[in-house]
Amino acid sequence: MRKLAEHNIPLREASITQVHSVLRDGNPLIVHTSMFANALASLANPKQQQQWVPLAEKNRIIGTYAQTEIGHGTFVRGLETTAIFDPETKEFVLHSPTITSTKWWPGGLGKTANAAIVMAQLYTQGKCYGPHPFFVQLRDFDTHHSLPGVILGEIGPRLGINSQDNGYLRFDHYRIPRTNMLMRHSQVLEDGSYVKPIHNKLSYGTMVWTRVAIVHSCSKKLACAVTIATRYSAVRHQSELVPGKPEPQILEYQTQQYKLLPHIASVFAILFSASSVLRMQRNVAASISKGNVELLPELHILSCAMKALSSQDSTQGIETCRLACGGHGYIASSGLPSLYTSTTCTITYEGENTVLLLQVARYLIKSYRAGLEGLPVLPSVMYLTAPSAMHQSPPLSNQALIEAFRISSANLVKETESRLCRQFNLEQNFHYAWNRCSVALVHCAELHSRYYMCEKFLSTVESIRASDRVRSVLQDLCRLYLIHHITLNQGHFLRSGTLSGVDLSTLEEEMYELLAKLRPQAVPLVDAFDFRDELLGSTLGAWDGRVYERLYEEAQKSPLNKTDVSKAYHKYLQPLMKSNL
Ligand SMILES: CC/C=C\C/C=C\C/C=C\C/C=C\CCC(=O)SCCNC(=O)CCNC(=O)[C@H](O)C(C)(C)COP(=O)(O)OP(=O)(O)OC[C@H]1O[C@@H](n2cnc3c(N)ncnc32)[C@H](O)[C@@H]1OP(=O)(O)O
Ligand SMILES: Cc1cc2nc3c(=O)[nH]c(=O)nc-3n(C[C@H](O)[C@H](O)[C@H](O)COP(=O)(O)OP(=O)(O)OC[C@H]3O[C@@H](n4cnc5c(N)ncnc54)[C@H](O)[C@@H]3O)c2cc1C
Repeated sequence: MRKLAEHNIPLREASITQVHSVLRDGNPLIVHTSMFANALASLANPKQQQQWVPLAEKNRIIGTYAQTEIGHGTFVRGLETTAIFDPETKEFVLHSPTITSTKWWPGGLGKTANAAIVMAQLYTQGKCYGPHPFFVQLRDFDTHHSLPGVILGEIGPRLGINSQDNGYLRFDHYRIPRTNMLMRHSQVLEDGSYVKPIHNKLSYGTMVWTRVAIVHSCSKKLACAVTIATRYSAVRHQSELVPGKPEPQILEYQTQQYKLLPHIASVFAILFSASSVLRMQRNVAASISKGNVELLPELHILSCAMKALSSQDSTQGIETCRLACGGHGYIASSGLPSLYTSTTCTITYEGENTVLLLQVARYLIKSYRAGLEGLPVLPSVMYLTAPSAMHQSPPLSNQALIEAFRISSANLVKETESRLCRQFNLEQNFHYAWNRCSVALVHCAELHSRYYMCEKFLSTVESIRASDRVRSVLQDLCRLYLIHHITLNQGHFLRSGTLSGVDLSTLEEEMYELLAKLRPQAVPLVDAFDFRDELLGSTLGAWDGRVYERLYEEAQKSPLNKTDVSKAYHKYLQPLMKSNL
């Protein structure tokens, strides 16, 4: 927090710095600096901001974002916590009517936070208006005791991020002033009348913002993992590549290059996509403040798509890096286990990936249908019904590969839409038909998202300002990324007729060439990510390559090494050894 203050970084931008990576097993303040700060910035009106933001900036108020309940995380409309307006006292009464309405999971809620943005079903004048955000004080600002009517606790150990106190929260008819409803977009007036927002999903804005932040942080996490695994692969010598010759660096093995280089490329693909979505988010935020919500659906869909793809890619990439380090990748001091556990949760939180991909698919199908009818569609999906441009680029050029992605994605959407129509004719119910097609729909969303990421990678590399040598390395990496994802999705390209079996073999050959060509660049590329050793926190990945010394030194810190004979020997082992069992 001192560093943020020193560098004048506003609270809500902390999550896109590396500040949170300093704590390896999660951070009790992350939701405060990200979601809570952003909710105040985007959902509170200016008067409310004046009241709470300075206190949050000074960490007098430490907040969390309390939306998920035991019974509902994905289906936000299904939340059960109620906020009923009492016109007599001009207060909202917050209540948790059932066990399933217990707020469950919010980061920092258990012990750290003294306030929260609580999402609750808003009732006024006898009518429910759906989930709305409220600023709620949970603990006394001086003693930190939970306030009467507020029941708080921590939910227990998790797969990872155990330095973060994920919590639970119940309300027992807990009263807050009317003015604690975050009123930037919708309001409840003193007489209880409801003023609706210009778009009914504006109250979901904090989730959209966080999804964008997650994309950025996924590229950082993956960058840490590839740095560790690549440096280690340059230090580690194992086996014989040529019988009788010295053991080579394991990075010489083609299989090792195949494990690492596509994920190094992926760091750039995710980072460039994150920058593009971030730019869009800033534009949309500026438009919203002028009352224009036209681009909000596009931002929602793009943030869902990129959050889903980047969390999946970075998690898989980190696991591959761990495996690429053999046994030493399994030791905590390698840094890889905690990178994995603190990244795999991004697949689930802020919208479970399948659910987000189905949001993307819904948009693709709607846009495809609108395009067929000649209705206007937003820029990112115009290609679904635009004429093919395959013939315009030299065969197997980067542009041709992007076109192949585009046409294959459009083709898959077209096929799936036909399947949806057939299923609808059988079921006579759109929702059942949708469910029966949902695996295919997720594939549509994945291919569309991959197309977007590939396109962003290529267009950024083509326009980047860099020396010829640096540009050339980035071009090779980008080419590797495109080919790698084409080989992983060959079926789609064959089905759409955009690439033949011969094309795929040619591309595969080129991929193997690229692995060899990029091998000498592997270490410089990860060095260029420029992580300090303290931040990487890895015995395998430190800059000086003293892997074995560091492993040995770290082992000395094990509590079991404080004494030669452990207490357990006297208590359990010795009796067992003498028992003749
Ligand atoms: C490595 C990590 C380190 C650091 C990361 C950095 C920062 C992160 C810091 C902290 C994060 C820590 C923890 C995470 C915290 C959380 O998890 S908070 C809880 C998050 N919860 C969710 O994400 C819930 C997911 N569910 C939803 O968002 C919604 O329920 C839904 C979108 C799935 C569905 O909503 P519904 O209201 O039911 O809508 P619908 O009927 O499906 O759709 C109706 C139309 O509305 C459009 N729409 C939906 N959402 C939005 C939106 N946000 N904006 C704009 N439009 C939206 C939808 O597209 C539909 O449009 P149509 O035109 O088709 O009608
Ligand atoms: C580490 C961590 C931190 C978190 N921090 C916070 C926080 O700070 N604040 C907060 O409010 N919440 C937080 N959460 C909660 C998180 O946002 C939810 O867990 C997440 O949104 C998923 O919802 P769920 O748990 O209800 O999963 P579920 O929706 O129950 O998912 C279970 C399965 O059902 C499937 N499924 C559900 N709906 C559909 C559908 N419509 N179509 C197809 N399949 C479906 C999913 O794909 C999944 O396979 C956190 C969670 C974790 C793990």
